[in-house]
Amino acid sequence: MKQLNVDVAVIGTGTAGMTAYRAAKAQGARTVVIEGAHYGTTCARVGCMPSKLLIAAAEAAHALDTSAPFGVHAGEVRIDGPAVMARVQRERDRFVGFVLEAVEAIPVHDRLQGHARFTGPCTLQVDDHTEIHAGRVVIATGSTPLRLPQLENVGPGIVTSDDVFYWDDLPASVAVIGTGVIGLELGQALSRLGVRVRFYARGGSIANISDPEVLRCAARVLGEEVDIAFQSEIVKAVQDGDEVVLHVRDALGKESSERFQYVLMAAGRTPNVHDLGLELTGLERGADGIPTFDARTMQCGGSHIFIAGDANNERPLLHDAADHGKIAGDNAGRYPDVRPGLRRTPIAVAFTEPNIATLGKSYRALSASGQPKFAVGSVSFENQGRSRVMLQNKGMLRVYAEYGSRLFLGAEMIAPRAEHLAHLLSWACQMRMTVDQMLEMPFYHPVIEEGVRTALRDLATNLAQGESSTLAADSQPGL
Ligand SMILES: Cc1cc2nc3c(=O)[nH]c(=O)nc-3n(C[C@H](O)[C@H](O)[C@H](O)COP(=O)(O)OP(=O)(O)OC[C@H]3O[C@@H](n4cnc5c(N)ncnc54)[C@H](O)[C@@H]3O)c2cc1C
Ligand SMILES: NC(=O)c1ccc[n+]([C@@H]2O[C@H](COP(=O)([O-])OP(=O)(O)OC[C@H]3O[C@@H](n4cnc5c(N)ncnc54)[C@H](O)[C@@H]3O)[C@@H](O)[C@H]2O)c1
Repeated sequence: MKQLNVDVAVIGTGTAGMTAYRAAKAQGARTVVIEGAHYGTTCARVGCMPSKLLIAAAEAAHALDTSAPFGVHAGEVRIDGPAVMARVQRERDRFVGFVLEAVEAIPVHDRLQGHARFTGPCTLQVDDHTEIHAGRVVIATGSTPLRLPQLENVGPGIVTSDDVFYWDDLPASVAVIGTGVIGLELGQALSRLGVRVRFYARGGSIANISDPEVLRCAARVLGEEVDIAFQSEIVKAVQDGDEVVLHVRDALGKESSERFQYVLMAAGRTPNVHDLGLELTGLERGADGIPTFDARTMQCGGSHIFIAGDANNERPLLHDAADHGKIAGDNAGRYPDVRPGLRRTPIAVAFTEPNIATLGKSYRALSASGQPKFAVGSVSFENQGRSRVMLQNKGMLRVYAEYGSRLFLGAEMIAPRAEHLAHLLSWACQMRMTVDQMLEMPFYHPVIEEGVRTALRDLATNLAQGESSTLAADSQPGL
């Protein structure tokens, strides 16, 4: 077996791993990256980019479908499934191509292919060809779609988001298991592209909304467009020719079955930490198998091992994977001089329509026992001027602030173009602005941001009324 001695070994060439590699190299450390599967990153190959490409096609179809109230009639809409998927794949391959160019730029002797496993705290084995002695290790192994045991070994009709972007044509029907971000983004897009879609949700959650008012609004708004069976338990599935018969139990215990071309498992993702030999590292691990780590330094305990990106499940999002990777790579490179890196205000956007977004402190975190009471302001977009002009007047925004300091703390929303509102608000949050300072900022007319101003004015009024006026309902954590 080939032997290799390096300062830093990075496991995984996703966004976190590539960033960690560059950061460790910049510190002057002899660094290698190890990839067990394809180069190209989850984001570009089967994540952020292809999903947004599918959503873009769906938005085009939806614009035609909903143009009549403006007096604009598009005629008969025809969706060419193979053409939709061909564009998704063509553009996806372009994005993957840029990542592959970045991989090619890494010197060959710094790149290893094969599955890496710890054989001791400072040793890794890559397949059965190389043993690496590494002074420091960055685990950047990403995550994998969760597979429900009831849907194992059923047949080709059971798919995950890893499969969808390789379809040659749009299917006739899809059952989506889960109303998290992946399920909602893909399910709504497929539905807008003419696919018969039914969502099955285990409970009542929607994306990562924790505010009960926003959640209620989201369930209503999305439920007007797509078919969601909340409180459903997946019993089993049977492949029958080209279709899957899905058996589901509802909240009353009644079992029913329905046929679909595909069943899309979108029930969450599992960090790839279970086949790494972590038991040989001596690291303390949580119930989920993830090593205990410091989210400011990415260091696992006081050790020479760092963990970044989806693998640590802290915030499994692209920009956080890049931030994690930078911090982990910097620290692995300069170890033992470990320093806290830049962490930004949390922000998450689900590209459903309306968009769903959360930022800063969540309603659930603010409502946790022992936390001080907080003030809430809200706005409905139903009568918001610009949203109504565009016939996108659906959704609501709730904003949170601290009594006394009047600091803006966070927000949750389902709102038209919430991707932009969430950025505006997360910048204010990171700048530690008070609600009054935010209201001193310019608001153009007529824009959706005027809705943000309405919510902030409501928040200012509620702050002025003081803690005693906090409603009991506002102190309940979300579902
Ligand atoms: C459908 C979908 C849509 C998404 N949309 C968005 C979005 O719009 N915005 C957003 O912010 N985020 C989005 N995400 C999340 C985002 O893609 C991830 O958070 C991000 O890509 C994680 O990067 P990573 O580097 O941690 O992991 P990855 O890019 O998955 O990289 C991990 C790498 O490690 C390799 N590996 C694993 N184990 C080993 C081993 N033992 N040895 C060697 N190599 C190994 C894997 O093969 C892989 O190449 C989406 C995800 C999905 C699935
Ligand atoms: N726009 C974005 O930023 C974006 C898009 C896609 C994915 N992502 C990232 O990927 C992560 C994973 O997304 P996801 O949608 O797979 O996970 P998720 O955690 O967001 O949602 C999982 C859903 O599956 C449901 N579920 C779990 N177990 C179930 C079961 N046994 N039966 C039925 N339903 C079940 C949950 O109740 C939830 O609705 C997200 O947390 C996010 O970080 C981000």
